Amino acid sequence: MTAVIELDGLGKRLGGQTVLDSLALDITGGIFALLGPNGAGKTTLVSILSTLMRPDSGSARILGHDVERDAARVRRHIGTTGQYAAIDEALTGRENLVMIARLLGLGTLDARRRADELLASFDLAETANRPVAEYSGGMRRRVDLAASLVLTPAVLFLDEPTTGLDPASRARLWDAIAARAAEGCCVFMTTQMLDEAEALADRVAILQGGRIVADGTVDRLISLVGTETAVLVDEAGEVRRTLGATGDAGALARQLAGLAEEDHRLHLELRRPTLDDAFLALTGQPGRTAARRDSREVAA
Ligand SMILES: Nc1ncnc2c1ncn2[C@@H]1O[C@H](COP(=O)(O)OP(=O)(O)OP(=O)(O)O)[C@@H](O)[C@H]1O
Repeated sequence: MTAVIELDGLGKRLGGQTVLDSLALDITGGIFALLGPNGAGKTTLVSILSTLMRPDSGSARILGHDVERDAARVRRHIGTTGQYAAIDEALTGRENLVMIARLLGLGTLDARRRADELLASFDLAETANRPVAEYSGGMRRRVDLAASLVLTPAVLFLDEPTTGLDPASRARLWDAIAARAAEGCCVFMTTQMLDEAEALADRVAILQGGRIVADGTVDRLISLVGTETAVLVDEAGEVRRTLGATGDAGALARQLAGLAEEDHRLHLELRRPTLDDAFLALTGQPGRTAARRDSREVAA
């Protein structure tokens, strides 16, 4: 399959330090999430891929077009937030989106229809007729995100798209991103939120110290740090016995058969390592999540 995004030995130094160290990557489609701690180089990579910054070494291609030599062609295929720095504060949210849609070639009626759809999906319908100058920071951010989705580009770059959004707006944006991907748009997003990567991404890579330290599906990354463990927990969810890895059914059966009578009231839980565990193991730093995932539970 032809790569939509291809990195080959891509390097970048900033402020005397190596920020991106000879990165190689092929992305063929779907939603790709780049995870990494603060300062890992995520924004730098997105800036290079969206032609806002030049690499120092190596190359990057979008749909076969080199981001340095064919920057104009690359720009025709990509969407990115912040690209409409021209959002006019004096115009209303609706007027801005209609204007951008018209600039992108939509007819008047289609532009209005698209603006209204986006205003509704970003919960801006009620404030659509107020000037952007009166919007809060979160509302401006949502207008900017809506602007990046006026057309569905072949490749959409989203740099920490949900930072600063409330949970409802965040959920709406997740839906909007998934909808674009379902239409065939390749989404390259950065995030520090592990649950965001887990909810959305077909593939996740962890960037640290300028290098990709892990790359694959969420399940693959989790499998790098171990398998499910069976534990017995009490009513309060406290682990009272650790039975061992679920891969050894015989050993588990023997342990269950040997349980003391009073332990029969405990619950058997299968504890799967989470993406948090994988992130911690791979980067040495705890990841951030907005919500924690549940382990599967059955009664003992
Ligand atoms: N213009 C610049 N001059 C010097 N150093 C820079 C510049 N821009 C970024 N850096 C440094 O490069 C490194 C990577 O920054 P970058 O913004 O790409 O990281 P990030 O992974 O996006 O971080 P965050 O999650 O905090 O946004 C950081 O150490 C940062 O201080």
